[in-house]
Amino acid sequence: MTTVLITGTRPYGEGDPVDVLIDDGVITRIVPTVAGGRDAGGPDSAASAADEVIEAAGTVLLPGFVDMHTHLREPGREDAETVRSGSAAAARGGYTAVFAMANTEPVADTAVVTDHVYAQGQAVGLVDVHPVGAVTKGLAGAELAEMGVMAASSAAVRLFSDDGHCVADPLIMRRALEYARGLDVLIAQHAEEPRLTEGAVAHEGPTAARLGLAGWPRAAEESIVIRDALLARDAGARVHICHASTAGTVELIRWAKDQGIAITAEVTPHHLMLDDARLESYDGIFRVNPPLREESDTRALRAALADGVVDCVATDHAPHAAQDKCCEFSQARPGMLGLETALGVVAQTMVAPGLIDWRGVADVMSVRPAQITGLPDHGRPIEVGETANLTVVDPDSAWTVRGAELASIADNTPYEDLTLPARVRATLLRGRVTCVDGKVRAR
Ligand SMILES: NC(=O)N[C@@H](CC(=O)O)C(=O)O
Ligand SMILES: [Zn+2]
Ligand SMILES: [Zn+2]
Repeated sequence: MTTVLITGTRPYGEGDPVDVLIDDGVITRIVPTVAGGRDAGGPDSAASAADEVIEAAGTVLLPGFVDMHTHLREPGREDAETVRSGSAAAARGGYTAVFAMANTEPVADTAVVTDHVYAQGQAVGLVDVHPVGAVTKGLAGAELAEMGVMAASSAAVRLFSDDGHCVADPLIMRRALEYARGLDVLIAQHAEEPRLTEGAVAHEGPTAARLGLAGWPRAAEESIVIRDALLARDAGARVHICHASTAGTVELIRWAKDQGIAITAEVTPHHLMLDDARLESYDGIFRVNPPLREESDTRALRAALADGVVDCVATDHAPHAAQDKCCEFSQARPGMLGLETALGVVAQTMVAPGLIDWRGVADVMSVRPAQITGLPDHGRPIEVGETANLTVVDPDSAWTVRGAELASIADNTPYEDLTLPARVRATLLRGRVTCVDGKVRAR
């Protein structure tokens, strides 16, 4: 049994500073911070009982972040990331739960693989690693994977996705949605009509035309978004759209929600901040699927996240080894790191311009993703009696991103040398401090 005391923090950045006492993984006391320091609290002071004190004046206390979309690369590409290194990145980024995508080698299309990833995550103990199961065998899009077996396994898989690939065949997608409804699990779609993206490496628009890069039209995404909304409607199923990247996708999701269709969507930090002007350098670091779009799309995505049409932020953390990124643009593997920079990017793109406040950050990075994925102990209110899955954020601590200093094995961050306005001070998983001031505490 350990007790941790966080002093001088403001839950959601609201009200007067409080001291939060955590005992055996549960929030047991929230009391106003006494001016002049905790010693002024007298013999009854919570500090006198705490095993560890995190001095957190000036910070914002949020529920631990939940990432619906992470690539941990284990098994198969441990030269880019492992469950251990990715868990460290997650803890440093303020995450208490991540969903590890199924496009590993071998693919997570059986309970053997999903249970392995789950057990590794538990053994590391820095963040709850929930394996995502594949929708189709080998991500090949032809035959459904044994979703029911994975759902009933010890990892209790509740999110299924062929991410990296689209479930392109409408009949397979329809069956998958019907099956998912019966199992009460969620399908997350990587919306990309493959016939429209053959050879595509960049957003189809003036920049790609000028640079001579093969274009990926917005319609490749949007046509699948609306198709899957209609399939979900008819199946009475839920569907989740991965990495929404266009203004048109926002309008289609808005329409579908207005119809009462059970559709949800995520946006990545990089699609909120970056546009295809970055491609001028031909630096493979900026290659990602779906591609960086235009400034008008980033603006629409920010507005949609603020008004709730897009439900949440998901990192699509996609580590790649140096040799897979430092090469000709069209040969570079798509994907970027995201776990450690997500909070800073959201602070810059959403909080700084006043689109959302810190409660809004809690909603889009914790509460909504926990609801969508059905995690009972995450994204909970900061109240006495609740499980202490918490992130302490320093809202005024600018830092400069250096890929080499991140916990991931790979260093493919698109934010190299960029200064972000906010950072994570500490992360607590069920009351255990998993990271403080960037130092990860392995069990
Ligand atoms: N986003 C990417 O560009 N890449 C992802 C796959 C994916 O999310 O589609 C990856 O696994 O590297
Ligand atoms: Zn994807
Ligand atoms: Zn992905």
